[in-house]
This record gives sequence, structure tokens and C-alpha cells, in this order.
Amino acid sequence: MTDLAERRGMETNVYQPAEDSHLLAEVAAGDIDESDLVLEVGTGSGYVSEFVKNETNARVLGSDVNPHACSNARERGVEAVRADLVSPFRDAVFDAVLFNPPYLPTDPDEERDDWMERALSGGESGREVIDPFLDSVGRVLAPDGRVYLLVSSLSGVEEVVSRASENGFSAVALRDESFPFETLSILKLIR
Ligand SMILES: C[S@@+](CC[C@H](N)C(=O)[O-])C[C@H]1O[C@@H](n2cnc3c(N)ncnc32)[C@H](O)[C@@H]1O
Repeated sequence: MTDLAERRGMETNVYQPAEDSHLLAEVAAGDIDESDLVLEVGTGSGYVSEFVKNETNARVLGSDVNPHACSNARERGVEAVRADLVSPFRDAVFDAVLFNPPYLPTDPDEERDDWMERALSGGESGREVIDPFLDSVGRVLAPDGRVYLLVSSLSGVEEVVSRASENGFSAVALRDESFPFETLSILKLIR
């Protein structure tokens, strides 16, 4: 998500796959197997879900708060439902939950009211979507379930790890990749 200004100006309602999407897709696919039931929160275009499904043969559901994203993902063959985080899903069902969240710290005075902003903005701290995700994802995880969460140095990796820990998770970074303005990491969270 390095070319922010450009992305904000894009004439689209749906976040298009970028370096963060590729990183999450590749790392998660390498750690998921056929028997896993997988949820991708914030599926956007459906790219990550489709990639993981094709690479692993696992069943992958996608959810997104943005109805245009759900339509895009369905066009790719992803089973997508409109949802806020994990709210409509049953307890203890998913073996793996993936999320490439909106994480850019954003000045409240500059916050816009459109779908690209919902895809990019993590509010003032950069963690305003990540925190409620960490507080709620444990409910839908199967007993040995795990979370693959993309985090950026821009939104504070230590703070994310600490919030995960308050929710009973330990975190390990499976991959870090540096870009000119940020480092992206994939955290695997387990209980
Ligand atoms: C950075 S984009 C990632 C899209 C896609 N997963 C990818 O990696 O290319 C974040 C996505 O999260 C969605 N989103 C934001 N807030 C959400 C929420 N509360 N519940 C579900 N999805 C949300 C956005 O609509 C957007 O599609």
C-alpha cells in the first residue's frame, strides 16, 4: 500500500490486489491444507481467497463489509457474504482466519466517506479495525484454529501483538517484507 495518494484517487469501489494481498495469499497458502475450513475477512476483490483455494483445495469463505467487494469476489468464484468482521459466523468453526485489514493511520479531518477509505483507513491509530477484529476472532476459531494477519510497521506491530496477547493469542511473524515506507509482516496467531 505504498502509493497511497494514487490509490485514494482510484476510480474503484473495491481494493485491487497489491503487494500486501500477494504476501498474505502466499504465506497463508503455504500453511493451510485441504482439510481446513478457512475464512478470509475483508476479502475485497476475492484474490487472496481464490489463490488460497486454488493452491490448497481448502474450502475458503470470504466476507466483506463492502457489497461491491462481495460481488467482485463472487465473480471470482469465492463464496462471499456481506459482514462486519466475524459477526454472522457460528462459534468455533474455522480452522484458519485470514485478514489484510485497513491499517493506514488517518487524520480524522481527512477521513473520507467512501469504500476505498473503508479499505485503507485504520483510523487515527491505524488499528481501529484491527483491534475489534482481535477482540472477536477467537470466538469463531476451532480449538486449534489460527489467524494469519497482515500488519504494517505504520500501524505498530508491537501494539498489535500486545492486543492479540490480551485476547489469549501468541504471535509469530512468518514473513517480513520491507518497502520504501513500511515493513509488512504476516503474523500467525495461535492460542
Ligand atoms: C486492504 S483491503 C484488502 C482486500 C483484500 N483482502 C486484499 O488483500 O486484496 C481491506 C478490506 O477489508 C474490508 N473491510 C474494512 N472494514 C471491514 C469490516 N469491519 N468487516 C469486514 N470487512 C471490512 C474492506 O472493505 C476491504 O475490502
